[in-house]
Amino acid sequence: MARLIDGKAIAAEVVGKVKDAAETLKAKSGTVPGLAVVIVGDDPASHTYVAAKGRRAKECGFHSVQITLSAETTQVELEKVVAGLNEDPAIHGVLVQLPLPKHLDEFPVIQMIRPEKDVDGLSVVNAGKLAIGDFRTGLISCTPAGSMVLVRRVHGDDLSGLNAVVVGRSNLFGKPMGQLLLAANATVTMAHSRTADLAGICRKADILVAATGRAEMVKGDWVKPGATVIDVGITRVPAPERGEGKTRLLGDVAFDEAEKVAGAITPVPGGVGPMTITMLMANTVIAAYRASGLEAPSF
Ligand SMILES: Nc1nc(=O)c2c([nH]1)NC[C@@H]1CN(c3ccc(C(=O)N[C@@H](CCC(=O)O)C(=O)O)cc3)C=[N+]21
Repeated sequence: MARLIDGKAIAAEVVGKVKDAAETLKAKSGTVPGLAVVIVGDDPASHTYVAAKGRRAKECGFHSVQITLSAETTQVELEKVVAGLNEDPAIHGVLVQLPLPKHLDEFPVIQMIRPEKDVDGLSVVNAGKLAIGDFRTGLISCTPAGSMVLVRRVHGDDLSGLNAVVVGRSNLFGKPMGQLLLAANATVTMAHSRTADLAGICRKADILVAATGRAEMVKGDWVKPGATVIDVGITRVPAPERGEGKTRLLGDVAFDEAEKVAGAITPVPGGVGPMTITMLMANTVIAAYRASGLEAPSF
């Protein structure tokens, strides 16, 4: 049976380090890291995630601001809010919760966040810095950064000689994840929905990262015996066996099959998810160090 990679426990450790770093920063420069999360509309799942981000930020000793805008907010109004946060010296990190309501255009909103405050790492500037390996001034998207922390717990910092396969090629996750694995010396294959013999490609992976967006798509016999499996998927499905109206979360990996083959595997929930929020806190403290002219710690 595979070893479980306990994302919740590892996230708690990293949160401890972020909290310490925030205290050190305050002692050195008087700066308290500030995180602003902007949420538009009333999608309940988004509100749950944003509330969790706010709680974590307070736990880390941050100044935490949530800006809730109505579902009818216009593009111009939203951009004004982001422009204000760009200018606010108490705010070091700005996150606009995605997806936005359909009448709003995400791209210009994300791109107008000052790259130094783009704690989601989604701007073209930060994507480019990652691509050229500028870890000193760039900010890295939270889910891939958190997934790499989990990979490093299993394999250490140097992935030389290991084959990594990332299934999924989104700007949000797959592409930056591939870049991070490559920077750590893995041999990286980016697979996706149009890949021929996806199962065969996955079976070559020493590190298999699933971000397909399709629940339980990666089967047990796609996994190389002993491989490390990182499951980035979260799909909420009805779970009547738990009672009326109850739901549960599924990953992109068929967990029960894969855990019999893998060497180490992340569960869903309790794997990558908790790391995502944690790396948002890490990026915020990093941004605050840089804004104070201090060298930022790494997590
Ligand atoms: N600008 C932006 N940045 C984001 O990082 C972003 C976003 N928009 N929109 C939505 C997605 C989703 N996301 C998650 C964060 C934590 C968990 C998480 O902690 N999950 C728990 C379970 C939570 C539950 O039970 O629902 C777990 O996997 O153990 C999940 C999903 C961040 N996102």
